[in-house]
Amino acid sequence: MLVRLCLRRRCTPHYSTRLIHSEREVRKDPRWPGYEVVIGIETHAQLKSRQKLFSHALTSGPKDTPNTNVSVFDAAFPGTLPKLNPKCVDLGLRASLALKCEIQKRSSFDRKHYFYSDLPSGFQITQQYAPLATNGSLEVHLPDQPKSVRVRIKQLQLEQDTAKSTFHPRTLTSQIDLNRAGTGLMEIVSEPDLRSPEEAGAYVRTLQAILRAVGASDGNMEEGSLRCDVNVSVNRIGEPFGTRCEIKNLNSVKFMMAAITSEIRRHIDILNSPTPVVAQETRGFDENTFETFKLRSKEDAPDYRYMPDPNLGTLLLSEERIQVIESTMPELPWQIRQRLITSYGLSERNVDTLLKLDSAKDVPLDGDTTAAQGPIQYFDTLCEGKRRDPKVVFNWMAHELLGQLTARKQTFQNNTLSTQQLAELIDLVQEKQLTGTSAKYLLRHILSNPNTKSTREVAEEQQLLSFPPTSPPPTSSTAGVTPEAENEGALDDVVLRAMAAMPKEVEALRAGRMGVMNKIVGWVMRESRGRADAKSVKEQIERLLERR
Ligand SMILES: Nc1ncnc2c1ncn2[C@@H]1O[C@H](COP(=O)(O)OP(=O)(O)OP(=O)(O)O)[C@@H](O)[C@H]1O
Ligand SMILES: [Mg+2]
Ligand SMILES: [Mg+2]
Repeated sequence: MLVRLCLRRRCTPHYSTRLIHSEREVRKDPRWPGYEVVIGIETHAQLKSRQKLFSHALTSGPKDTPNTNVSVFDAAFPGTLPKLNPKCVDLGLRASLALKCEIQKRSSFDRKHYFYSDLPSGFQITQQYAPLATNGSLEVHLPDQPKSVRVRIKQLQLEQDTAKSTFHPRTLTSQIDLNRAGTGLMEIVSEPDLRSPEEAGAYVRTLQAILRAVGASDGNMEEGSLRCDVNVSVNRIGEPFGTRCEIKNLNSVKFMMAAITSEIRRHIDILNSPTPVVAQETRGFDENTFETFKLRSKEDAPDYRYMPDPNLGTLLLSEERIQVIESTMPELPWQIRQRLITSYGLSERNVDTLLKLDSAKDVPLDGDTTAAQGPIQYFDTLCEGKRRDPKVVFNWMAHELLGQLTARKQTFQNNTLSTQQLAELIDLVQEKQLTGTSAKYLLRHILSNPNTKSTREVAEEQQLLSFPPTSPPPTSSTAGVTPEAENEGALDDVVLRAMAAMPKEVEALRAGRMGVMNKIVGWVMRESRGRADAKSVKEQIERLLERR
């Protein structure tokens, strides 16, 4: 075992710290002129599995009563053995494929030893030496930046989560909740390819969206199912990478970006000082001062005494198993992005809006993504190929529908408006049978009174169908005419009434003072409750003036 250990230690890959600096593309930042910031992130994401990694106990949520989902193995009773949960492996594989990693057909588990009250067995089972997947990549898009940043993924490994300890300073006691002990996690380690707090934030958001899209994790930072350790170093431009400091356990993108900014400033202050030597440290982030603080230096770093777990064999993966997973992968956010831009001509900004909505959709446990009908599918259905103008569809969906939902404190997941109903509403507006104002009212009405009726039916019930855009010469009688002609007659009628009600304004118009036109149009719009088309009303007034 010793021999194996030594060999493995030597095999651990090195980072590109030794890259000759001229090979590196430097992204300059006016906030710290002359310096280059280098960031690498270790992300711990909870696997969206019903059961834990090595036991039958259920994975807990934040609302579960403490110490209720604990098997004897999770509590480290002597003689209990781990049994690898295949669902967790499948979820790890989904994430690995989405991150374009090379899946390792042979991987194994190691024990990482340390003593702390939240670790009942005194070691954590992880994949230190032979991880599940290696050498992946993730394209990160930053708003308002034309070029994306490619972040290499060094490895993805499966590991256990620890229990949760809560310290009470008043009584100087700690409470331990074993619900989390043994929950399946994946650690996703990036190469040091990020160059600013914003890039780091965008990386975590992109990763979060991808993990959610494939159902591997719900990536909820507030609830602790996605946590980051951030490594930051600073060097003078043209020089090799600086010494990294690792900031542990960041659980919000905002705090992560603040922690990086504070750390960059600290490194630069040291580099500008008479003793410009940054010490390698593990640091924490103080959410009150928005500054990082020292937890331990490299010299104090624990020796984890890694060893292969003797109770777990090699994890062997067949090509068939990988192919089955591959065949059930949904379209990934970056693939959706490309498709929406190239086939619908949407802007990056509009695509971002749809992708953000999509990443918030609820994916069921254990990664079954087939059931979830997300906003992208909703958008695709509305466009019907390109039968409807994608930009018009986007506007109705992202601005009007979402705006209404937000006003009701709802999300897209609460949407009761079917694609047929919204499609018909868009068509009625395009055909000028509904004015924009009436359509918005109708949308609000259907959302308040969810039903399965067609939009035209509800529009008729609510008397919202428009007066026609153009009008024939006035008729003496409307008896026996079609509904359209009746509408046309109705528009003439309102316009005539408006002119009769405002003789002074009509005189002004005849005298060429066109400024009063809006007053008459406004009267007609009010009288028709927004159903008339303002341009048609204006044209109709002009026609009637000419005739008299
Ligand atoms: N010079 C550097 N500047 C910033 N980040 C770096 C630098 N060199 C390496 N990194 C990043 O540090 C991280 C190292 O993570 P890794 O899991 O391999 O090791 P570790 O932090 O030593 O171990 P542990 O998992 O126990 O925390 C990676 O994300 C890598 O990109
Ligand atoms: Mg790590
Ligand atoms: Mg680390």
